[in-house]
Parts: sequence; C-alpha cells; structure tokens
Amino acid sequence: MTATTAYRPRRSVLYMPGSNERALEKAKTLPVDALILDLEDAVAPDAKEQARENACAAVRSGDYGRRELTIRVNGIGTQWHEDDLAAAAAAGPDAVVVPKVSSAAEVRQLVAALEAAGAPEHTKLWAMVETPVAMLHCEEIAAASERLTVLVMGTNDLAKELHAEHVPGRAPLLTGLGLCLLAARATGTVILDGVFNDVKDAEGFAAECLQGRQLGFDGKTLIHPGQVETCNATFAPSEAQVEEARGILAAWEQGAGAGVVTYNGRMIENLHVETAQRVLSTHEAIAGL
Ligand SMILES: CC(C)(COP(=O)(O)OP(=O)(O)OC[C@H]1O[C@@H](n2cnc3c(N)ncnc32)[C@H](O)[C@@H]1OP(=O)(O)O)[C@@H](O)C(=O)NCCC(=O)NCCSC(=O)C[C@H](O)C(=O)O
Ligand SMILES: [Mg+2]
Repeated sequence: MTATTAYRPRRSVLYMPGSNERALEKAKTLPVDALILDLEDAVAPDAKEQARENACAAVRSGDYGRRELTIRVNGIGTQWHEDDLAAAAAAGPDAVVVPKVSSAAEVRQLVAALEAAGAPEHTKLWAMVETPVAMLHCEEIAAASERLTVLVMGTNDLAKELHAEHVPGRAPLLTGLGLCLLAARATGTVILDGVFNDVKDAEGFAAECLQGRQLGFDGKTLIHPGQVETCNATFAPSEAQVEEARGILAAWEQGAGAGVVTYNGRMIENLHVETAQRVLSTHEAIAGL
C-alpha cells in the first residue's frame, strides 16, 4: 500500500454552481471542509463563461478561509474543457476537479495540461469516477499521477449509466462504490462519497452519511448548506470512538512488548492500535480546525 499523506479533514465537500453568486457568497460562512465551484452540470450552457469568471475570482479573492477551494471544470471533449482548465490552472485553486475521468491516460493528459497551463504546485487533481468504465479502471486511475490526490464519486451519473434506480441503501451502486474504495485504499488516495439529491429528506441523508462512513469514505460531497452539519458530525469520530481509541492505546502501552492484550474483554493486536491511532489523529485534526 502507498503511504497516505497527512490527514486533512474532508468530511463535508459542498458543490455550488459557479453561476450562483449568492451561493458563492454564502459559502464563505459555512462550516464546510471544502468547496467545489461547479462549471459543469449545475451551470447552463449560456452561463458557462460567467461561471468560469466567478469561480476564478472566488479563488483569487482569498475570502474562503480554511476551506479547501476547488473548481470543477467541464469534462474532456466538451467545448468548454480546455478554456476551463487553463483558467482554473491560472487561478491556482487547491484542486481542479475533473468529471467523468475514465482512464489512467486521461489522468496523465490532465496533469500535463495543468502543468502546461502553469498550475502552481499546490493545485492538485481530483478525479471524478462516475461511469462503469471508470469503476473498472479505478486502481489505474488512482495510481496514474501523484498530483491526483482525491477520487470523487459521481453517483448520479453512475446510476444513469447503469440504468439503476436511486433506492435507500444504494444496493445498485454498491459494486461500483466498493471497487473505487478498494482502489483508493490500495493507492493511498482520499475518496469522497457522492451527493444525496433530496435536500428536504434529512433522515434519508443522515442514513446515507452513516452508510458512507461505514463503507470507509473519507467524507461526502453535498449540494445544500442544510446537509453540512450532519455530514461533519457523521464523518468525525464520536466521543465514544475517541474514548475507546485512547483506552486501546493505554492498554497496549501497559502490555509493553506483548503481541496481544485485551481491552474491555476484546483482543487487541497491533492492527487495532493502528486503527486507534488513526481515529485519534482524525479527531485531533478536526479539533484543530
Ligand atoms: C439544490 C438547489 C438548487 C436548491 O436551491 P434553493 O431552493 O435555492 O435552496 P434554498 O432556498 O434552500 O437555499 C437556502 C440558502 O442557501 C443557499 N444555497 C443553496 N444551495 C447552496 C449551495 N450549494 N452552496 C452555497 N449556498 C447554497 C441559497 O443561496 C440560500 O441562501 P440565502 O438566500 O442567502 O439564505 C441548490 O442548493 C443548488 O444549486 N445546489 C448545488 C447544485 C450543484 O452544484 N450541483 C452539481 C453537483 S451534483 C453532481 O452533479 C455530482 C456528480 O457529478 C454526480 O453525477 O452525482
Ligand atoms: Mg456527474
């Protein structure tokens, strides 16, 4: 397994249309870990250029504080892609998010284009995986470049491509989600769950956040400010998890040198200690925000 870089909280990652100036303004006040200023599906064709200008101006403004700021460009092969990519690279966001990436060759092409456009070193590539072909090549995609740091699930496109339905529990999508999770963990890449479309269904949203965390996602992409709080709480270790992690580490230290100890009657080996350390470093990173 590739070494994972230092943990940065990406519990809540909110999309907003680059054309929606009110949303761009509101985002400055929201407790999100990251923002995706969208130029793709949320923006009508006649608003694409204005959205591009707004998104690049937002990045240059420096007004978004600790929030990671990214721009989602239109996909490879669209009439807007090259101009979007060049403008985003020049603005220098934390990442350029590219939809519908389907191969390692595309990742290398995108990285070369970012470099040719003079993107600063800190501007990473986030690849959206949202088609069957991407699911089947996800490990190669994730491993194709060190500049690619995050995989983002596109569950609306995936459902469309599969001819699947959006149902509670997401059974039709689980194979694709699982393949991408395997690829992310095998390559040390961060992975974000897809969006939940019904902004009024708080219960359904909470259930899907919990499922995403249990599956192993690092965070979830969102479409509405009303989804942020639940998402942040779900993707942070709970007090009980933090207490348990501390207890495991204490039990391990007391058993100094033993290959196995018990905590609350359960077997603890070094792999459980690593999980406990990860829980605590996640907790500390979130507390430090
Ligand atoms: C879904 C929405 C269209 C709903 O909009 P609206 O009905 O206007 O929401 P509200 O009236 O409840 O809004 C209340 C206030 O919050 C602000 N707001 C709303 N949404 C956002 C947002 N995303 N970011 C920031 N601020 C937001 C409103 O401006 C109101 O502010 P105020 O008046 O000052 O109180 C809308 O939420 C929306 O457009 N969401 C984002 C849609 C989007 O970006 N979609 C693209 C990504 S999803 C996707 O495609 C993933 C993937 O590719 C896949 O395939 O799955
Ligand atoms: Mg999509």
